[in-house]
Amino acid sequence: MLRWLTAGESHGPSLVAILEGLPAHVRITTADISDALARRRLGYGRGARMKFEADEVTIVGGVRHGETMGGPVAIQVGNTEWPKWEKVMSADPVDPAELDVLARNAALTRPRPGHADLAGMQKYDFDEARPILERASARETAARVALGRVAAHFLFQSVGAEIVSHVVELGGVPAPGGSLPDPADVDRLDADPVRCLDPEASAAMVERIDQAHKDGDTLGGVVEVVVHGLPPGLGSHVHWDRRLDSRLAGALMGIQAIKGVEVGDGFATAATPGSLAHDEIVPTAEGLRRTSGRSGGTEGGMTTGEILRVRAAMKPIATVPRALRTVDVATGEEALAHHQRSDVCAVPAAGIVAEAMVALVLAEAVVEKFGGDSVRETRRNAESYLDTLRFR
Ligand SMILES: Cc1cc2nc3c(=O)[nH]c(=O)nc-3n(C[C@H](O)[C@H](O)[C@H](O)COP(=O)(O)O)c2cc1C
Ligand SMILES: C=C(O[C@@H]1CC(C(=O)O)=C[C@@H](OP(=O)(O)O)[C@H]1O)C(=O)O
Repeated sequence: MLRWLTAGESHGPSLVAILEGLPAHVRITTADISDALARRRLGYGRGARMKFEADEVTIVGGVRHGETMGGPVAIQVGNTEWPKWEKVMSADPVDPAELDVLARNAALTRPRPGHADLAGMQKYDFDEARPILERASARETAARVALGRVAAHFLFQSVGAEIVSHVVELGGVPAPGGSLPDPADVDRLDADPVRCLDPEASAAMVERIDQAHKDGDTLGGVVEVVVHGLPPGLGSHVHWDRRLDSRLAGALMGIQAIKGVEVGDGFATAATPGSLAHDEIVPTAEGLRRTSGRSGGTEGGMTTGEILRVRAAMKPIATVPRALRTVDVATGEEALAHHQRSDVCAVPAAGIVAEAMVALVLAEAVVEKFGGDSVRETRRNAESYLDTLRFR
């Protein structure tokens, strides 16, 4: 069983993350994790915070000399902004006189439509949004991306699977369909301002972000995660909560602002006759293969051994500069939602977070299917399974 948890607030001293259940000998270093976090900061349209804040990674447990030891892997991601927030976010009580003079401690009583503010204040009995937005914030995704990199290393080192994501739509601008990225495209994608494969679509997306910025507006979009090299048979058809597609959908929907998930051609297949909706099976020199990838690489809640392909739709950022109508809960009067700063668009970053979530789900499925207390054992078990497959 693979278990993982994150803790920490957006403006707290650090985020912490723990991953338990990985075999020993997964090769991973602080630099690998820092690299994953740097990729999450990329993307045209993100706010000022991405520029002046840095992610300070410390592996505090589970890894020795660049390899996991089999125990929980614990990672700390320090917020370099912490000194500015030390009083506002202090874990211990602070003299109210010291807080009253701090502008950044002003009570946030005008909840933002589209964010967690109002429902969170109601549920957790707070008069203002600070204690809610601190944990609802997608700052937390830095911790998931840190764990996702460890999971991705395990996937590659055990079964040879590799994950890549790209932006397929942004602010209503689609990328042309038909081409899927492979691992060799990662550097090119990371160098693109919106992580889109098509240069023309990328330029149009950047223009769309500039326009939204001018208009005081925000944007959403769609990311696609593609996984190469998975064996068939991860997940299971036997129970709903063991289905891999259900687990992937839950994990992707668990990312802040993701409002829709599609596996393969998902929604389009609903309007397609069966004769054109499925992936026919043919014998080839490499074994049984599919003539197309419409299913997105799962059937019956299991991987088919073909390319896995899932999409996640992100709604526009909730902190709209041309602020939306709300109510000041301190007075009951109509008001405009609070707005200090925010991203215009974080779709490229959401793709990196989606890669991490997919990596964690797949790592769990690999541990489940092949077990092993060392990567070598997991790999041996996977190879032996592949060798003995009756229908390849
Ligand atoms: C990478 C990333 C960055 C985000 N940046 C912002 C932001 O700057 N401002 C904002 O209001 N929402 C931002 N969001 C979205 C909010 O975190 C999200 O809307 C909020 O937590 C409410 O959750 P829900 O949208 O799932 O209902 C971001 C989301 C992601 C994935
Ligand atoms: C800090 C990150 O993203 C933040 C996610 C976020 C939100 O509401 O989700 C709001 C913004 O924070 P702030 O309101 O402090 O500017 C983003 O910068 C990050 O991704 O590391």
